[in-house]
Amino acid sequence: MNQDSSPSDGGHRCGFAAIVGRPNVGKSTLLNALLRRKISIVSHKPQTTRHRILGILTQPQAQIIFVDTPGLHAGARRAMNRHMNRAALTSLQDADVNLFVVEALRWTDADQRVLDELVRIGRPIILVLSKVDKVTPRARLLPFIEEMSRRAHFVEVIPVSARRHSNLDTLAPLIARYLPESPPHFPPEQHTDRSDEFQAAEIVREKLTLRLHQELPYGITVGIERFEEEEGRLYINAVIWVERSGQKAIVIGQGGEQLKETGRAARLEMSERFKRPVHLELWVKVKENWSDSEKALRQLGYEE
Ligand SMILES: Nc1nc2c(ncn2[C@@H]2O[C@H](COP(=O)(O)OP(=O)(O)OP(=O)(O)O)[C@@H](O)[C@H]2O)c(=O)[nH]1
Repeated sequence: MNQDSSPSDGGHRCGFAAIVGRPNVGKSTLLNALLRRKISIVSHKPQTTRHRILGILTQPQAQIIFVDTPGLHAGARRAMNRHMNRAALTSLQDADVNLFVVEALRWTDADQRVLDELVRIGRPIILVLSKVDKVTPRARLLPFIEEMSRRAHFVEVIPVSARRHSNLDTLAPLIARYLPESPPHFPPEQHTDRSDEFQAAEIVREKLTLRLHQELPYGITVGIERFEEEEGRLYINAVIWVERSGQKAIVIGQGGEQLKETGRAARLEMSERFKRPVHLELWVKVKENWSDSEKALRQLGYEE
């Protein structure tokens, strides 16, 4: 881990950068844009990201291993939220540098709580102002940046728009300056440490989230029961777990239409991601109050 937070030039660098911020500030979109591929699922609903996800960016002079943290939750009563908080805090402590993502011109109590945590942890913090495409004229950012600089010491401040890919080429080398000198940890062709099964489950969850919008039951998760290749074709069976039978009806939809469309969209993306034809079967099953129960969480793979 890099004990020296001052940047310097030199040999190849490699280390961990955690992406942190309150829910919905654009962390997953930023990670995907930096890596120029979809690693983490994105939706307009807060709390989409549940897992610690590594995205790996390999450049000639540096390899940056990104950790996409679930948003920190206040008053973590449910087991799921407690799990998410633990995962987020571990990511921050283990990082060489923390990217604190704040939506440009929006400062809330939730942002302050994340900042308090970051300051307490004491790793170097890069302030990333997200969604600047929404700010016109750009000069409105200046007083906001000044205000932010009074709140804490940031080693760098950088405005970006993940949606327009603006300033991302500047961000990567900035991050690299705060990583220790080290050879790469991963081969250059590897972009994530997540298994294909995990990615398949995330794709199903994303398609459901996009289709169901506000109707999406919070307690929903996807498990992969079969992931096999036969004669160049992938056979994937996935179970969508819901908490109550009423939610099952929502996920399936009238005449099964909702589930059919979810499956179709997921299958298309999987074929593209895994570069071969995919045969996908989806089931919806009820597991009562799973997100409240530590045991059920472990069964579904949420314990690390
Ligand atoms: N205009 C604009 N919208 C953005 C940008 N980046 C993200 N968004 C939108 O903001 C919303 C939240 O984005 P996410 O990337 O899922 O946010 P997150 O911080 O990972 O959210 P959690 O998973 O809840 O922690 C989505 O609707 C995105 O499309 C951006 O650069 N510009």
